[in-house]
Amino acid sequence: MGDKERIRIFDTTLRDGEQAPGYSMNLEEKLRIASRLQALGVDIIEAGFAIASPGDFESVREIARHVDGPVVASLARALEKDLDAAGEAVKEARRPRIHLFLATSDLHLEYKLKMTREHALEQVRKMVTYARNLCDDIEFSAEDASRSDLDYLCKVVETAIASGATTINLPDTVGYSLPHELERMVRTVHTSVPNMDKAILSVHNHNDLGFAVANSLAGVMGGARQVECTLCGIGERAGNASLEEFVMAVKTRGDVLPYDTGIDTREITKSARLLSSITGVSVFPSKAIVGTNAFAHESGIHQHGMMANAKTYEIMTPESVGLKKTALVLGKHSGQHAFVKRLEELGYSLPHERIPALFEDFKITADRKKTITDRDLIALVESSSTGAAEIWHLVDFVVNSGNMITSTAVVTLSKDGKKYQEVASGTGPVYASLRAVEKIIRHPFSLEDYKLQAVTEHRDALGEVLVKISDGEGFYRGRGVSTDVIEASILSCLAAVNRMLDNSSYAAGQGLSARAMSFENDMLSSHSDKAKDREVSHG
Ligand SMILES: CC(=O)SCCNC(=O)CCNC(=O)[C@H](O)C(C)(C)COP(=O)(O)OP(=O)(O)OC[C@H]1O[C@@H](n2cnc3c(N)ncnc32)[C@H](O)[C@@H]1OP(=O)(O)O
Ligand SMILES: CC(C)C(=O)C(=O)O
Ligand SMILES: [Mg+2]
Repeated sequence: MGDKERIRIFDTTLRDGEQAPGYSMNLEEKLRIASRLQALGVDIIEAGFAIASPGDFESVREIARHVDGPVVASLARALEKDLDAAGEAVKEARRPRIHLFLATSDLHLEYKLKMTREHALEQVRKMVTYARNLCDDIEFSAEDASRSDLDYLCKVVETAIASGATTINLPDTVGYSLPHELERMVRTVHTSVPNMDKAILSVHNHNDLGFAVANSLAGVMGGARQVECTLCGIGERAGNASLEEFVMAVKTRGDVLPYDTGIDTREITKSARLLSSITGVSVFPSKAIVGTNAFAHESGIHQHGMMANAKTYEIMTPESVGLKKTALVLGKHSGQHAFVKRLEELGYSLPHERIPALFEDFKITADRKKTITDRDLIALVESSSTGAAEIWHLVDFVVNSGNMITSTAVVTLSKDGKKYQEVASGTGPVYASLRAVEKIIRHPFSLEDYKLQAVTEHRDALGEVLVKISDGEGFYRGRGVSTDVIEASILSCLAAVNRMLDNSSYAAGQGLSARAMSFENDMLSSHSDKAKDREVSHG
């Protein structure tokens, strides 16, 4: 860190950030954010715009009283009443700052301020002098600097410094600059304003074209040593430069950016989460550094690479931003390496030969569900581990059901590579499906118990069906899991049926035709009281 130049971080989450619709915060919330910013290690907290409202004045004053470490600033127009309010609000801060601004572009001067260039220059001289009599630390911002005449801008900066400004900020107020243009503006001011050595140069970039962070880096290369930014990049319109992106860019690319920001980057995630919980605005999942996907990998190829060496797909460690670990999220793009690893983490070391079938089930489930949770995985493993021989397999099924018709099910099962299909009807789709199963296997059984429950949350939850069947000799349990409850029902029934057939050695040589013969008896409703319970425990 020794030979690295220090970049001051000026956080304006509580001022420019709050100017974005939907981000208003009350006093207590602002105090919580301010103390987070202090923990993060920012150099300056812009706490608000004191003249804007009594609430804003109060917030700036309370933050000034509470914050210990960072400078506390209030924004002010180049007007005495604004400067008085700002000076009053920050006066109890251990390190107070007044931040005044006046636009310098002809567009703003002519249409908004209705001032000539000369008039504005005089106003800068007067108001900076006035402010300096209220506070020793004065920042002057030339609003819309990036669209201002460069010679005029230099004159304004020189005047502001001569009048007592200690920081000069050159905002790209409407996010119009390209990085090379912004660097040129900053470099020109830095090298051609004669008294520039008496002030720190700062940049404040908006994100209208998505360049806010790139422009901030460009500003630093041009000579800026203060960067204005906000948590998660919130702010007017498309927002400001995001603090976490700028800071992590400097840290991660230290090989070519010889700077240090003084930010404790391990506090970043906590800070972004606090902002989100206070404002109720969630962070976009793909948001750099703090989005939920920023350190998550779903694709098999990436997961495999990550398992070999995290540097293959991560340029920063999750720990460096305060996250515990990278998330290897299982989904339809995942591969067997990550799948097996996750199962092992969940305590399953399965025999090698069981993996392909299980992985196939996982992929089918993943096609239906957005994400696969640990509970989904456990359900898949548990439902597949019958312990019994797998005699009958489900190939496909179709049900036709409604409250005005008798439900009908067409079920296709396979056994020893051959397919068998049957049609059955019943009072509901589950009943019809199980009857079709019974017709195919040609081994009567009664349904003794049926339980359906959701294993996981959300609309695409896995449904779990537990059944108990009897063939008059014993009871057999089965478990089936699927996002489709009919499928879960058939699977659970087959698990029980396979146990039943395994137990009765039925599998040996029952010559079924390609299309199974239909059953006449409704064995699903039959029941044997005397049946001996020979349940097979699953799992
Ligand atoms: C680029 C930026 O982010 S600048 C900061 C933007 N933030 C905000 O505006 C949020 C807080 N603002 C407010 O609460 C209000 O706008 C107030 C209290 C500051 C002013 O309210 P009002 O007096 O009702 O004025 P209003 O907002 O309608 O218009 C702005 C006035 O300030 C003047 N003005 C704008 N910038 C400046 C400046 N830097 N210095 C002096 N006067 C300025 C405008 O010319 C206009 O003056 P006018 O009333 O004489 O025509
Ligand atoms: C008040 C100034 C610094 C500002 O927010 C801008 O120009 O974007
Ligand atoms: Mg701004």
